[in-house]
Amino acid sequence: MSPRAVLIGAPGSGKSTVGQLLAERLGVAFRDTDADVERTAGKPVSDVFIEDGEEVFRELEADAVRRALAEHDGVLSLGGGAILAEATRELLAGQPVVYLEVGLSNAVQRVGLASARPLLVMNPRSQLKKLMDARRPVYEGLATIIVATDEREPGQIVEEIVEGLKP
Ligand SMILES: Nc1ncnc2c1ncn2[C@@H]1O[C@H](COP(=O)(O)OP(=O)(O)O)[C@@H](O)[C@H]1O
Ligand SMILES: O=C(O)C1=C[C@@H](OP(=O)(O)O)[C@@H](O)[C@H](O)C1
Ligand SMILES: [Mg+2]
Repeated sequence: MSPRAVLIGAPGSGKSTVGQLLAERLGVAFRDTDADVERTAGKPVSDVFIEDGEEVFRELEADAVRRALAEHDGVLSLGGGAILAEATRELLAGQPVVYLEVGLSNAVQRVGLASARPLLVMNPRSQLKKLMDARRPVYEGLATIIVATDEREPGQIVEEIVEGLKP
């Protein structure tokens, strides 16, 4: 069993929002690894970062991705930093990986004050820029489909993904 699509991209690229809509459009189940981590940890992602640290979060996340890739046959949205784990990058090879591209200004607008995103609490704009610059080549290298999201509605993005997934 493997997912119909795995969504990757920076925070604010719309993975969770577009993933949910894409699943509805395809008539399949939706799963988000952040929600899986929260269920396992019994607390919000931000509390895992604060109380246990990023390293513990990344371990829980890598585990959540591994399980979801093995069990889930719908749409799977990853957290923006999931691709930092080498094991995850290896597991993504051969999967239909959709990279949602977003520019800095759109991402900053979308994440807002970002209280739910612990990595962006201090100075969200410069943190996001650093993180996006470092990860962009990784996202690009893993993607089988790349979809631009700036100034576009989630519905339009979903239609482009559906087209891109056609064999
Ligand atoms: N294409 C888009 N246009 C405008 N707002 C969007 C778009 N995609 C997502 N959003 C909004 O941006 C915020 C972050 O989206 P989310 O799906 O949580 O991103 P991610 O999971 O990639 O961090 C949400 O408030 C969502 O409604
Ligand atoms: O980019 C990151 O490192 C993170 C992104 C978040 O998910 P979204 O990309 O869905 O916001 C969440 O997993 C956590 O706050 C860390
Ligand atoms: Mg998300």
